Amino acid sequence: MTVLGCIADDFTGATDLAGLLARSGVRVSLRIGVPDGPPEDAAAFEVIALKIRTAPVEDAVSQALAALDWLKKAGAERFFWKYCSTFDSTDHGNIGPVAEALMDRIGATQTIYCPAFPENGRSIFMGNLFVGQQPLAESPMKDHPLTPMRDSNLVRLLAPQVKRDVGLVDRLTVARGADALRAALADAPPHVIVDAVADEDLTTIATACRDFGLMTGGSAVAAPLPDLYRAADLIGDEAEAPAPTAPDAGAVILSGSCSAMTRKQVAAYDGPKFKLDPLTLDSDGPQAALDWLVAQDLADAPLIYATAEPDEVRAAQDKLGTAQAGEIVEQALARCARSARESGARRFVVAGGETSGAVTQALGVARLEIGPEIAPGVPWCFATSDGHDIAITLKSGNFGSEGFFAEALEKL
Ligand SMILES: Nc1ncnc2c1ncn2[C@@H]1O[C@H](COP(=O)(O)OP(=O)(O)O)[C@@H](O)[C@H]1O
Ligand SMILES: O=C(O)[C@@H](O)C(=O)COP(=O)(O)O
Repeated sequence: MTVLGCIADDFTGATDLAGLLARSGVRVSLRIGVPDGPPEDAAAFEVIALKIRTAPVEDAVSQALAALDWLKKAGAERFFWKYCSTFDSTDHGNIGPVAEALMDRIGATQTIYCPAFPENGRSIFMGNLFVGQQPLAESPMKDHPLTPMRDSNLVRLLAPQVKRDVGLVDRLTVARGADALRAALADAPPHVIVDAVADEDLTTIATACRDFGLMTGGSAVAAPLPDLYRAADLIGDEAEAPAPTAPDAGAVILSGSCSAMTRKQVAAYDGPKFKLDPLTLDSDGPQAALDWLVAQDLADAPLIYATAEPDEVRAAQDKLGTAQAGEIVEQALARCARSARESGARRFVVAGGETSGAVTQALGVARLEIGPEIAPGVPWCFATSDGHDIAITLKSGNFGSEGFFAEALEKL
């Protein structure tokens, strides 16, 4: 039976959350989209990956509510709403409207918001979110194409997204421990931003909010929950993860992320590489890439990437339109994923949130079991694709170190 039901607003974010929950040894199951049928073989920790970060608000809310209803049927009474550790959203949503709709549906009168992820450099102090040493609005997130973050203050960012009041419990209170935090929450409004600068703060927050009907945040504030549930006998041995067997076969790396960290990872990769150009794809299609791929030895883990510097991306977007350029690249990488599988690839390394959506869809992956973590927030996952056991990892644009691709392959 499911103890914690989680809803993530994108695919890489979902594997990030699932990976952090799985650190404590519990079985975590990730579903791509709301499953059609009733819950079967539900794990103690279920994560539903949606693609609603930038969807119209009504769509995002209705998909999140459908996910909630499915998780309730799986037995969950506690829920977690996962969004980006950089609070990617606009004045309209979707962080606030989804949280408010989930609260209303489960009858929760208060929830907390904590996107802090200290291991990946995201911290919150006095309600202000930092990315490394930079305030959010001075970080590269200020130029995000869809959700440019131009304010660093989470109270101000959330307020226009919700109907009810927003408050803050700051680090000075969190540092005094779970009882002090509980007392502060008792006097706080329905939506509460909670500061956290270190993992100990996250444990304090998870302890104080363990029995909330709904918690919201990045992945890191959920990470202490399995151990807290174990200590409270809310989960038993059946929640432990079975030892997964990694398929031992060829690998392919597919990168459609143009984030700063992915650009370094592509540059640092020593194996065979093929660069996709959106303009060539538009005129000639992906055949050249498919021909190159089929000639590769999958034991060498070939990399196909569209990853490019911002000026190249802009040039392609100016000629093709932003959505069309993205779509062409995603479809090409999706075709490459299928072709690699037909050639025997059983290990897939994918970089980029949207790219991960396109590749998992092309591979027909519906459910993932979570395996070993490669880097903070990036686990290997195990699934079946067209009847084959595969291992796949979905990397957020800004996660992982420069050697991520090689590290991922060494980890299995
Ligand atoms: N060279 C390029 N020119 C234009 N768009 C590109 C290029 N390379 C990738 N893209 C598109 O940019 C988007 C990157 O988003 P995503 O995969 O979510 O990465 P991230 O997680 O880093 O944001 C995708 O839609 C991808 O198809
Ligand atoms: O919380 C995070 O930072 C990640 O889990 C995440 O959601 C990143 O999104 P993308 O960079 O768009 O993959």
